[in-house]
Amino acid sequence: MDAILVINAGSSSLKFEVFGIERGLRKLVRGKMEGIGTTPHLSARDHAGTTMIDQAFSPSEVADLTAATRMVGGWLREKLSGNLVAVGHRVVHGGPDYSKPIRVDEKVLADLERFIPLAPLHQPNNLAPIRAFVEQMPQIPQVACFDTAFHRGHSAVADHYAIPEHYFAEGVRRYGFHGLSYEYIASRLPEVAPEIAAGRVIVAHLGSGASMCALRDGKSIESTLGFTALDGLPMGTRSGQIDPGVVLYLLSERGMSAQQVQDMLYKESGLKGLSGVSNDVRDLLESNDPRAEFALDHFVYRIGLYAGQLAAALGGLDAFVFTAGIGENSPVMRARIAEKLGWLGALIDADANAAGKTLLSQPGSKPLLFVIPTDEELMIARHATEVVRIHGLGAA
Ligand SMILES: Nc1ncnc2c1ncn2[C@@H]1O[C@H](COP(=O)(O)OP(=O)(O)O)[C@@H](O)[C@H]1O
Ligand SMILES: CC(=O)OP(=O)(O)O
Ligand SMILES: [Mg+2]
Repeated sequence: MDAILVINAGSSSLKFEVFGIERGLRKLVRGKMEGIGTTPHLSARDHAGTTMIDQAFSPSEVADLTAATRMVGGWLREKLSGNLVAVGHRVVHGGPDYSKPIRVDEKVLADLERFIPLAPLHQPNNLAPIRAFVEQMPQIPQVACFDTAFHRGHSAVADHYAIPEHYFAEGVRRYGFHGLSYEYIASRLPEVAPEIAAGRVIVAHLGSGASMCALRDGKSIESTLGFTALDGLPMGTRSGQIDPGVVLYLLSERGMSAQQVQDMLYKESGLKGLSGVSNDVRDLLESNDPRAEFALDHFVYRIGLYAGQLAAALGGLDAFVFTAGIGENSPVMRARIAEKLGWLGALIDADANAAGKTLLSQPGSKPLLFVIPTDEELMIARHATEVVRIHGLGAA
């Protein structure tokens, strides 16, 4: 059977999924290498949920993403018999020119490396496995799928910063991220919620990285993320929106270097920075430290503020969709956020919320409230299959 491998590389983990191509895409294996460089651990399950591997490694065996890619690649080669026709990769930043999935060659790779400063937590890690696979298996197409691509239809008004115009042409513009997740949710809406699929919908992707997207007729018209994945909502360790004057002050008056400010905004801020307890919402919910509660209050407050902004961009709101780690798994956070949407007319159904039902709102609520689990890997597999088909490389 032809197969597609999907790689979603994060800051310290490498998630992977193998799909068989047989009358559509069939999930075969799902796994991850976590704790890269510190406490590496490889785990994977087959389509039935049976554990295929659950093994710890020493930090020297899996010191970085390239080593993790080699380890995962070797394990997959041993375990899988299918005919690999492509590898699909999540690449966070596509810049102004990459607006759809593309087969990666040396030129594309060199172009994408230019965006490393615009996504320092993600882009280097997205590109390392591509480079490793290009070297290990040059005959297999590597397909890059961009987090920015789904947002490229935004209006010029939405995507501009009010700075001298030439910067826009030079690529300083609002891109938006988590596009593979939003594209997947948009593809699910006609099945899950046909009554609002063509309407005005806010999707809240709340994971370690968090953003919200305004969908009209299934297309993105606005995102809380901008030039980089630092904008908008506070995240696990990222500040979210901040007055640029703060950055100028830290550089000019506090003598911090650009690198120190970057590290502070990307790695020491958000829920972690505010609480001093953890970047993980689960820890904050369990903590008795008042700063943990404060960080959650701030997170919920900002989600409410942005819901207002995005509802204004849409000219009203028909539905609000929760997704990603926090949105999919935390009834408590969903209830707190839904309360902030009360002024718009949202009414959450406590039982449906506790039970994790897809439709969370009471009858008569407008907007309707939903939880839809996201699937970035499936979206990437769909794109990779399409690219391979276009290139006539043998996939069904
Ligand atoms: N049951 C839960 N309750 C609250 N938060 C949760 C729960 N499960 C996961 N999370 C949150 O989800 C985050 C991870 O989300 P995920 O979408 O997997 O993010 P990423 O892909 O960016 O790593 C964790 O940091 C954690 O805060
Ligand atoms: C773009 C981004 O923030 O991604 P993640 O949520 O995976 O960190
Ligand atoms: Mg993610």
